[in-house]
Amino acid sequence: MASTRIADLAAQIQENTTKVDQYLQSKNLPSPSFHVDGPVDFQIEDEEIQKARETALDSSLELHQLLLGPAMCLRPVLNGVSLQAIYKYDIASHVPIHGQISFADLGRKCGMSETNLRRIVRFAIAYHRVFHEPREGHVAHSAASRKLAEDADARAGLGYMFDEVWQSFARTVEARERFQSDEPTHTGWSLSQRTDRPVWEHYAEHPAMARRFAGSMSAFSDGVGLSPRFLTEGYPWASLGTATVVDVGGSRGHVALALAQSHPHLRLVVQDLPDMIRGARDAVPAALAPRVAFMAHDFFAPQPVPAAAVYLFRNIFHNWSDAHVVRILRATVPALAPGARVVANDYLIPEPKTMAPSKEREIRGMDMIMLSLFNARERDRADWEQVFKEADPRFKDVVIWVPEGATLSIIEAVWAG
Ligand SMILES: C[S@@+](CC[C@H](N)C(=O)[O-])C[C@H]1O[C@@H](n2cnc3c(N)ncnc32)[C@H](O)[C@@H]1O
Repeated sequence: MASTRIADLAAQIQENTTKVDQYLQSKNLPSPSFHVDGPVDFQIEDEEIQKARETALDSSLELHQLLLGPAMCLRPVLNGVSLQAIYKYDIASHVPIHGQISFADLGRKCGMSETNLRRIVRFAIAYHRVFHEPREGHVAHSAASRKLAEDADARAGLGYMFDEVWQSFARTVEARERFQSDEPTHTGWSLSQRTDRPVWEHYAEHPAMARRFAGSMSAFSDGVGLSPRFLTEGYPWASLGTATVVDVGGSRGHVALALAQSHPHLRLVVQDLPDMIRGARDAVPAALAPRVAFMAHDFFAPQPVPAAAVYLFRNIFHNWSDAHVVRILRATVPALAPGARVVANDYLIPEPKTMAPSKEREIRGMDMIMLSLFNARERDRADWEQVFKEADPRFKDVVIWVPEGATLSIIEAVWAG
């Protein structure tokens, strides 16, 4: 009998899952589980095994969709109510880490009716493996809900995702229709937040939202492929010698700290809007403090730190339309000495079908988020070359690295002066 796609996929899943399993066993690492004491992340450090994991994931996704069939794929359940409520009522923090609590008691603690709490938690169990129900009517933690209870950044990430991002999706087509504009004040996010201010100005007036955003950035950096280590290890920092790196839009410095930690010859200046960086220096470990400075700076204004070796923009340009990226680059120009590098650490849109499906999904997912939040976009190779060229033809030699396993690429342009 001829082989079929579903049989091939099942075989790929078997083969690659076995590789992952054997690796984990050989390293005495825990097997994947949602048990409350189970691992929340894989600790696979071998590239081949990481690839095997991705192949198993991609194959199981395709197999799942084939077995669902086209009609069912047109009816996805895109419902964030349960996770949004878990964030809003801080449900995870009210469940004992190694115990159980009845729906009735948990409802009282969270200020929710027992009936609604039960349906919200049971949806989260069924769809997300957040919580579990060890005996009928009683809630306990899974590894996923425990992460929420114990990690403030994970909670921030959930809140941001459902209070802001998910809300914006629902209004994006309406915003396109209504405004017919690429300005950052004309987005699904603007409609859902009922504001005519851009995201970052709105955050300046809503510091709790700004802090939640910074926490979620930190949480998402933990994702496989998003670790700052791909930047700290994936770019030739050592070749710069003793040098200053300006982390423009560096939030509260989590990437700058990783760079300072792994490259003792680098001096870091973190720039961001005043509300974002207020108090950030207090969290810098004493050993790094002499090499990490913070500075309030609006990146649309002329860059105030002259002659740095690198001006780093991590996860910045994808928040802005081409016209605004060009403005930001031009504002950097007055500070650039010949040979200075502008380095973006951002997504690179792949040529269709050149990337593992799950990676491509991640990038295309982010591209759609950028549309809904900012009227911005992810870029392919030609787009990157184009924005640098348009900003100033003295940006030369655009080079792009895609570190193995990384979600973000490293895009470098050298200032010819
Ligand atoms: C997506 S976050 C990226 C943060 C950090 N670079 C990272 O990779 O996690 C974008 C950052 O740009 C900052 N930002 C937005 N508008 C800015 C402006 N006009 N000047 C300086 N920073 C700005 C935000 O406050 C935020 O910290």
